[in-house]
Amino acid sequence: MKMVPILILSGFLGSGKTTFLTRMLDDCLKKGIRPAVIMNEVGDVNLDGQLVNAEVPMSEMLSGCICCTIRGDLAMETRRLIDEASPDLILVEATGVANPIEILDAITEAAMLTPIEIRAMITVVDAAHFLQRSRNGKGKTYRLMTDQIRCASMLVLNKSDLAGAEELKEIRKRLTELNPFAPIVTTAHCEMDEAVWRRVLAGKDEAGALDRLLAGQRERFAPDASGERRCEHEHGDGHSGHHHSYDHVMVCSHYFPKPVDDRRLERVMKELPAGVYRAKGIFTSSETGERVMFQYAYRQLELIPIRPQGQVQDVAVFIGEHFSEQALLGQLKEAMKSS
Ligand SMILES: Nc1nc2c(ncn2[C@@H]2O[C@H](COP(=O)(O)OP(=O)(O)OP(=O)(O)O)[C@@H](O)[C@H]2O)c(=O)[nH]1
Repeated sequence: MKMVPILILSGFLGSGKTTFLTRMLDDCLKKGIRPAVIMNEVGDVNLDGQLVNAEVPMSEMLSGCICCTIRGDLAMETRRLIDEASPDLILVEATGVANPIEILDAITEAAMLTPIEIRAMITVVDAAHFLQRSRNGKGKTYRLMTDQIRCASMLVLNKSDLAGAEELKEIRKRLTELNPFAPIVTTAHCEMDEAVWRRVLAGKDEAGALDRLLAGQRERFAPDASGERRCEHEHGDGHSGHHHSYDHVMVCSHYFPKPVDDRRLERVMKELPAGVYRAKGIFTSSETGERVMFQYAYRQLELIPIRPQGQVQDVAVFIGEHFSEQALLGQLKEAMKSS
């Protein structure tokens, strides 16, 4: 039976996974390779899917994480993609808050039911954000970031345009301490040489980083003396029950009832509470009547004119921690009142 290779994209929120994905898809299509995509979002809308070439078969897994809450659907979605599109390669974009070990476990479970094999686990790192968190060195978000880095067969050190040469040196050193086996590719907007793309596609991994990950994972899957499969999941504060790696992350959405003034939206974005580290959305500009996608990650805002594929409502999604959802949505509604 032909095994379909799977490439998993991991990395914290806003690090550049979708940017990597769209570049990789373009590269595959140019080379005559037929890719398919599984996109996972913690929120109930998949805006990043709008950036994916309409030719590429895609499965959207929303409102949960494939590593835990909607893990059971992964095998079914993979099977469906293979049956309907017989792709040469499947790219899985995990949510930015997915626990990487559990993604591996989820895909291994799916592999018991579908002819797939993991070719690479690529973690995209936002240079400046990682440096800032690692200098502080604590907190759930930093721990999740380090787990994503440890659990990679390749590291893409992205957003190098937003860090200085000395900072990049410091980051590379920290990355190597966390994961000595994964090669590090430094990029801006995930741009890479042709030779690197070829290596990624071929799953070239001389230091055996993927084998090490899979060996650890086989151990987790091996039944113990009682015949039970060992459970590696984190459990919250001593109580039973699964503790999702994104328990501390909040997601809230706001549907825009009418067109939005671009400048007002920009102002709201500039004044977002510090706890909101990621926001994205689509709106209709009251100035031009055109649809616009916005992407906000760590104080950087990008507005991209877009022609949505299919029916997409005007919506904004905010992701972060320790912010008041009520206050944020109130502020947004107030600012939009006279748009
Ligand atoms: N300055 C800069 N911006 C970048 C770079 N790579 C990506 N971005 C921008 O950062 C934002 C987030 O990028 P995405 O590719 O959507 O990040 P992501 O990891 O898919 O985000 P989530 O899916 O929300 O976790 C977008 O506005 C990108 O255009 C980079 O190298 N430099």
